[in-house]
Amino acid sequence: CEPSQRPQTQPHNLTSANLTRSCSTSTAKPVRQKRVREADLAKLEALFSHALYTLHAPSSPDDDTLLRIRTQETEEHNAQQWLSNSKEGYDPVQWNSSTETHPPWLRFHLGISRWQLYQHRDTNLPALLEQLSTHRIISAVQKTGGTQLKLVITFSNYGQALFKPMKQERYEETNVNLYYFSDFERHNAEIAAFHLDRILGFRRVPPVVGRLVDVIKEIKDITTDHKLARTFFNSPVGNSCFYGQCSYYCSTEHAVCGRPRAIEGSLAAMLPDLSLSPRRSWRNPWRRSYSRSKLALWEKTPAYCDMVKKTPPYDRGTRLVDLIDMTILDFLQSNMDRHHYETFEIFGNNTFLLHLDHGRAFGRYSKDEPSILTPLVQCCRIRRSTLLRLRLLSSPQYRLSDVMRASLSQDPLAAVAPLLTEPHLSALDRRLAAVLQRVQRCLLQHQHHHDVIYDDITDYSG
Ligand SMILES: Nc1ncnc2c1ncn2[C@@H]1O[C@H](COP(=O)(O)OP(=O)(O)OP(=O)(O)O)[C@@H](O)[C@H]1O
Ligand SMILES: [Mn+2]
Repeated sequence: CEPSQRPQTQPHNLTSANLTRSCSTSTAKPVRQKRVREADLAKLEALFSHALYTLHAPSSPDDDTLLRIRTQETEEHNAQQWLSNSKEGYDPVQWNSSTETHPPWLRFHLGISRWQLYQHRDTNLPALLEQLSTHRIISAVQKTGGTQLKLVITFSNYGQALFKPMKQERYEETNVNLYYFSDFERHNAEIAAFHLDRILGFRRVPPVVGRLVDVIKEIKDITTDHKLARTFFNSPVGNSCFYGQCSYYCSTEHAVCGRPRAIEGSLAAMLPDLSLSPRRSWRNPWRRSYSRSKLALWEKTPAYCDMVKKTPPYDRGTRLVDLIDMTILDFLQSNMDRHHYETFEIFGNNTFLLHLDHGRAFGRYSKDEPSILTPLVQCCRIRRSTLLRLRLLSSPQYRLSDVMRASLSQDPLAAVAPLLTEPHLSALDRRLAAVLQRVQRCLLQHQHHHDVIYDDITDYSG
């Protein structure tokens, strides 16, 4: 029985797993798929029950959170303010200072701490994802800044999300002649990055979920953004399209279109407003030159890390190993577009790095990009907790591709087609092996293990 050829009509439904299954009978197929899914889900569950995910959470004092609820005296005044500000389309506000009354997006904001955006097995997470993927949308406007089209969506319970529409089919690989800085953004990469970051145990990507959005009812009819409103049109086959205004790919030729009105997109939970929680943006010391001809200093200087290590804030605390964590996340998903990263200002230098903007990840599966690993190669430094989790994920028992497949199958858009095709999932395993090999080389090059491994879990003896 030979695998069938990829049909032209629905290529995104064809993963290699589906190809091998295409010979089975129509009744056997769903049963087998269900079993595969159940086995992968069991692996994911086992992974998240492992001590490496439950033991080492950095202990923070109770008040080491980004935001705090106001004291009793101001509460009354506050409630009045909420009521008087409520607008048409919004649900009446029914929450007070008690956490139980808070909508999921507010619980998410209140749960952000110095070291992570949400907790492992956070019970609010499923509720937040559910809200993002189903709640009534009352407004959609363009987010200014940035290079490509994206919208800020507002829900009737005052929650907000950053929406990136689908621009590329899942099976497509980025054209090799495109520079990374002009690559299209991919909604499924934003979703997959959230799942990968959580599986790696970082919890530094704001929760992201997929959703089918009605271009007319949920964007065109309700937008107050006049510049956006002017860009809607019907395509020759009658699909509803729009293109917005931005510095890259915002033209009729690059419009995003529904089928005929439903468009896939990623919705990322919005972080607290900058007026409440200012963020600091840091230039990545290993940022690319963003020029077609110039090399960056790190590309020409093998001892570049020695310089970085002496420069604040990389000279103390966990900043360097946090940057290495981000490097590993980026290498696994082949994201070259990490020019800056952000932190919450209130936490100073002693805090986690926000992992934002993964629209250009998962562009190619047939090729790895070794240069993304340069910080690890040049610094030979890694958190012990990260290394141990990577080793776990390289074992067949918890194989990264299997737990990613399971995790992504929980996204609503998995019902349309798998969020990552099988070649992308295999690439994750291949790249993970490359990271571990690189760490082994570092260990051989250094006399003491502690020169390479930063032990952030001294009480863990596994
Ligand atoms: N979940 C979020 N909540 C709030 N703000 C966000 C969130 N995600 C991203 N942002 C902010 O929005 C800005 C633009 O988002 P993003 O980087 O994803 O888009 P972009 O078009 O790729 O931008 P750029 O071209 O500047 O890289 C980011 O610099 C970040 O500060
Ligand atoms: Mn970007």
